[in-house]
Amino acid sequence: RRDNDLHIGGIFPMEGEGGWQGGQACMPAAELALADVNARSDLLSGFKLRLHSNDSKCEPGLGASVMYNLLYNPPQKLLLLAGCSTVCTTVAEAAKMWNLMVLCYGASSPALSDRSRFPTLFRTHPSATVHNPTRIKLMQKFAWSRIAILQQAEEVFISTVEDLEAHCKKAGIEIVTRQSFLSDPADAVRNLRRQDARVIVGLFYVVAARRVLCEVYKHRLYGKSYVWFFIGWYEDNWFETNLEREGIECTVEQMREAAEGHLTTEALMWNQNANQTTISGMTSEDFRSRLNEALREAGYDIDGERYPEGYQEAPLAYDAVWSVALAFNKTMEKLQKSGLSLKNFTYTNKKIADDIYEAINSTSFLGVSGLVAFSSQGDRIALTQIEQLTDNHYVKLGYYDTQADNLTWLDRERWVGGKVPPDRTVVVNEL
Ligand SMILES: CC1(C)CO[C@@H](CC(=O)O)CN1
Repeated sequence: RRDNDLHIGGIFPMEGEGGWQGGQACMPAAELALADVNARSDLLSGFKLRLHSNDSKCEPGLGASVMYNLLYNPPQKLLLLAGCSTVCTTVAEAAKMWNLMVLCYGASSPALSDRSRFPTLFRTHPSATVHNPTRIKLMQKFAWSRIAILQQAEEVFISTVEDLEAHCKKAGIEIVTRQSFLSDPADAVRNLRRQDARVIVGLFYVVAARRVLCEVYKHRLYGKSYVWFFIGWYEDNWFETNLEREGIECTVEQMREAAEGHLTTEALMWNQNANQTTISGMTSEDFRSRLNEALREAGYDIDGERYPEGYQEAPLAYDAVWSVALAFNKTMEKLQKSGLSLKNFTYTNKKIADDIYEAINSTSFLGVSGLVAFSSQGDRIALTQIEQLTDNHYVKLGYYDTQADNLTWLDRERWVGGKVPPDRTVVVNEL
């Protein structure tokens, strides 16, 4: 084994029943980045980054065993890349015992924003809580100070709602009711009507979202007097597909009618300024072309719109490898001053681990996913995008930069009743 190699472990969810198989696009993206950083003569002073990848199937147990194999088999690893919230939770909680940094490119769980449990975790994937300041900003813009929450009983949504409630309290926004359901939303939706909820934030996975929408149709909780906030990372025609297969009783037309006008929020994962050159020399559209080519070679029918899972998050994996390369580069420069290099790292060497931590913590570069920087909790700082479903397709309404509290608004919103729906029943006093 050449001794100018710097080895890192890669844990990718490639297949499996539950969870997110985003490794399908994220591993090829990481490999593109590996080739790019190793081609740069000005990075890593002659060393090459080597990625040792394994499949976690998005299962924490398998992820743990893959991690042990990476750590107990030579060569020694310097850092771990991982995806899926469940796997990142397990890997990041254990990795500190080996003084290893963990960089997660596909983990949205708010629970991971916890330095006491995950002291060496960083993620290029934003936490699900990144939506909340955007939701608050929109409520303030449209003078909605009375809202309701409908959520699926899943850990990621439970902790996102707790964060949303804290934001609402700070902003003086009243939550008239918080309804949750395991898999059947019927009762929860019925209770929304009882509480006269008008502005409703919905937090659930896409299969549950279809069931919610059909219940919304049945209870007529849509149209000119209602506003729904849905999550923006469902596939574009999510409310029309799989209706038979999932036993949805509503027709496509009824689903479209109930869905008309809803708002969505999502974190931006592809740099919006398509002709802005990033640190790799590529624009995000150049990256898209190269990724598509790599995926075609891997056998995906990209031109037939058959994208692998994780395509949306691929820039996060590409930029994660750049984050590692830049941090190692910074650490190498620092270590050289004392005649050391990253080859001196061992799993018990906390000093070098702290140097690597400091280098990652101060990351700041323009990647294909936008500006890459981390909060003190290791969370990705990201922009969000707001869309509205109008005439059956999503229209971009604007972007929000939470750090700068800057809302870029395109004035494209349209309301079914021709004006902004009020957040409560408005009593008109007869003069
Ligand atoms: C936006 C989404 C789909 C949220 O879940 C992430 C996976 C996870 O958090 O386990 C991947 N990206």
